[in-house]
Amino acid sequence: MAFTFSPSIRNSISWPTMLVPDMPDINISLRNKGIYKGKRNINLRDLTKANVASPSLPLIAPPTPEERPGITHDCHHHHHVAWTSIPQERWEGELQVQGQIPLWLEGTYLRNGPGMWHIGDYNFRHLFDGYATLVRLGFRNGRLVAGHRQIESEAYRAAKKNKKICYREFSEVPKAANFLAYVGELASLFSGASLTDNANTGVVKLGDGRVVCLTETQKGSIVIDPETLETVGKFEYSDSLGGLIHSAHPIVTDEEFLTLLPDLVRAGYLVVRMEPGTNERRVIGRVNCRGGPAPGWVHSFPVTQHYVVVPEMPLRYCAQNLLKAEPTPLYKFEWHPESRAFMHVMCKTSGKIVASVEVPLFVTFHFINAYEEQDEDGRVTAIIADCCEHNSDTTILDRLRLQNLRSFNGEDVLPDARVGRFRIPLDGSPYGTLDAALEPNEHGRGMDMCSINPNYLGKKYRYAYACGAQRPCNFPNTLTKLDFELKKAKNWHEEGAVPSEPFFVARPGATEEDDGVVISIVSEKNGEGFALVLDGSTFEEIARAKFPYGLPYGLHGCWVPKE
Ligand SMILES: CC(=O)/C=C/C=C(C)/C=C/C1=C(C)CCCC1(C)C
Ligand SMILES: CC(/C=C/C=O)=C\C=C\C=O
Ligand SMILES: [Fe+2]
Repeated sequence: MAFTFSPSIRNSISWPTMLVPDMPDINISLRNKGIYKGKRNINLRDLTKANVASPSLPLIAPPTPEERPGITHDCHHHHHVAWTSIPQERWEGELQVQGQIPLWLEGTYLRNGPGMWHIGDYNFRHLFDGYATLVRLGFRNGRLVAGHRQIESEAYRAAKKNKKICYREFSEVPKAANFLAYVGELASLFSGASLTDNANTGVVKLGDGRVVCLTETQKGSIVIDPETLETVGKFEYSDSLGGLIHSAHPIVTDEEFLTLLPDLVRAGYLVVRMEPGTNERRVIGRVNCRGGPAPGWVHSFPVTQHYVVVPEMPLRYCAQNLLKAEPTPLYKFEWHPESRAFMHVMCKTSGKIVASVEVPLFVTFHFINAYEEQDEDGRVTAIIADCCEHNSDTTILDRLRLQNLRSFNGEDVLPDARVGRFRIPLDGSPYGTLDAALEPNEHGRGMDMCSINPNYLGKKYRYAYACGAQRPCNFPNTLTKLDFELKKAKNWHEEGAVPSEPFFVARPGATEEDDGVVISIVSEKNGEGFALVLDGSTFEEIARAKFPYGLPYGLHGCWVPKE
């Protein structure tokens, strides 16, 4: 029989949904006890040994009543647990599984995201400002050991030590004590020293097995141990390409790591590649921007089998905004419709640009996938690239301010989004097209946080998984399976729940694209939270497992298969 929580812990699961006044620094560190260090294969027996007590206890105590989501500073509000800081630095324990986890699902799902949005009594402004919280779901023999841990970035450690923000986050800047200090700030901004290394966005497993957490700043690349979630250290790029920022979503396979380095001085992008086992990025080629004085924001980009697609979005980085101490409406960016929008296609091997077309204006964080369209003779005629597209409206950035997320009053305020499908012709014509890949009402006109079967990366594909909307809502609140062939979506929804990115894991040996499971972590309206496993094909629930505490929202995940 699988582990169960002791009665007191189980009873404590129905905590009220309230906010944390201040996160106590409870760091129950096993680091020096050598229990997990260096261990790759976690074994349930070892875990219980580590716990010393009985196997029916979690490995690290769940939050005590004081540590649980409690009263916030604006104490009349009970915020959704999705937007409430994680109540303690770390936890680990076995979860009781309802339903059946397939026995083939052996490995670790990791999810990264900004889970801590305050320091002392100062509350952060934006979802993307939070200090990184890693969550882990370890699947073995149908059982599930879960945990979370804060990433020990320099920015997080400095904030804890000094009880204030010390580095520039997405929207937050350290307060300069006086003008001279601000001048110092400016200097450190140019050198990049004041930028955050808070790796709160994604997590990837490199071909050589190293697991790296990432954000938009290059210095925010941090190696972690997927078993213990311990911060191993900085991922240092050994090349001399320089630059301060990169795409938050590199394309990572067992063979390579591809990313884009925006060039803010000479508006453009370097397309770079890194081999497994190295820390050295090599330039494949360069794209010069066609519009605007600065490159468009490249949170992500797509690839096909032979090409890298470089999007040039009219939401562009803005050097002035980077220097400003006070937030601007679009943070570090600016919307330049007059600068127009472009898609560039670069050959992965030669670095040659094979197409550069103007496309309709667009706003996206996340590309879903791309592939090469072929005619009957097998000639590549166009590139098809799909993304979660916010109807070329930047309002979504503001909607992700914590105050907005926390103040849902039943009003339908989530801006419409769709699956935007670009067609980029390769016959030299100057324009590409952008249309909805399916009727957006299929998924409630909400669309973000996507995943695909990784075996279909860069290839013609039929299915994607993402978050859609069941309205009224202020944030995507459904898990949705998109079928691009039938142009249909199937939606999973529970009232008041906020599910994170549905992450697809293929069944080893599968031949069907949707043969696998979809993993998500759900934050519930009542302050609780659970891990959810859906069947990739039927999109029906096959298992869920409650956490002993509610979880904050998280962004992106990855799968580390059992060795
Ligand atoms: C979490 C997420 O999706 C995005 C996070 C973005 C961050 C942390 C952006 C940081 C930046 C700076 C601190 C200054 C330079 C520009 C920019 C990359 C936006
Ligand atoms: C959570 C999100 C957008 C939701 C809107 O519908 C975007 C996250 C971006 C960073 O990873
Ligand atoms: Fe992202």
